Amino acid sequence: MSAHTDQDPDVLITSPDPMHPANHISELCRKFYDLGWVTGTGGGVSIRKEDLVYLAPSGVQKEMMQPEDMFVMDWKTKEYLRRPLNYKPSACTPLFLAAYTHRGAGCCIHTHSQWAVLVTLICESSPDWATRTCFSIKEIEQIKGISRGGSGSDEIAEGGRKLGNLGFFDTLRIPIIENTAHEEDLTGALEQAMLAWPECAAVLVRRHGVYVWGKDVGQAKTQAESLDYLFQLAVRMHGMGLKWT
Ligand SMILES: CSC[C@@H](O)[C@@H](O)C(=O)COP(=O)(O)O
Ligand SMILES: [Zn+2]
Repeated sequence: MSAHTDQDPDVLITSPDPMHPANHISELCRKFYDLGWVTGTGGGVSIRKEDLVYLAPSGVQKEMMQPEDMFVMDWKTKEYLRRPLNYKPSACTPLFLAAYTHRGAGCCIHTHSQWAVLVTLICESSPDWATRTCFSIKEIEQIKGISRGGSGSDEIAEGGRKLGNLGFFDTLRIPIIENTAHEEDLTGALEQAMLAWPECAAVLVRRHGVYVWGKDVGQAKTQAESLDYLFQLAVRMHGMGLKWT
């Protein structure tokens, strides 16, 4: 039995600490809304802290979310320790759990950024299967913001390089899976992509968005920012007739 089951469930989401996951998810969603990442109820964020997984409700205005709207799951038993009445947990839940299971992640971010969607559309038009199913880019400084596998060490080596991260001359590869009618039906393809591409820090979903994870919130957020930068750059390069690989 979980150590948390005898508690008042509201204890799990009540804290004055802005870094408490229930407060942090609400704050991140407001930031991501301003970036166009979680617009019109799409996209979302989940945090796993020790044996607790924090999840937002489904179909709500993500920028209006409050800590008391949060679902809390026991990571080991997968039981909900807190379920707000009148809400269902995010449809992204099994995809967030895949990042925790297969990458040991502590946070997973799903964006509906138009740059992510556009990159998948440009790749879709390629006659070459490898290019159609994987976004790859190299020799752009921002690639160094991405760790191998997404939740790698960000220990700093001499010279300021993050040890677990890609270097300027490495190729960043993000697999692209096809969209499905329902978010949860993406789970199998997302898991397969994570296993087939052990170095990938994210998975793009064609005509939909991207899932990005990190060992903690800071790493997931900075990687989502670096990737969005690279997607935007690639789209702009394409528009100018420049090749991004
Ligand atoms: C604009 S609706 C988008 C949803 O179907 C889904 O893609 C999504 O990202 C958010 O799902 P949700 O269940 O609201 O967390
Ligand atoms: Zn989505």
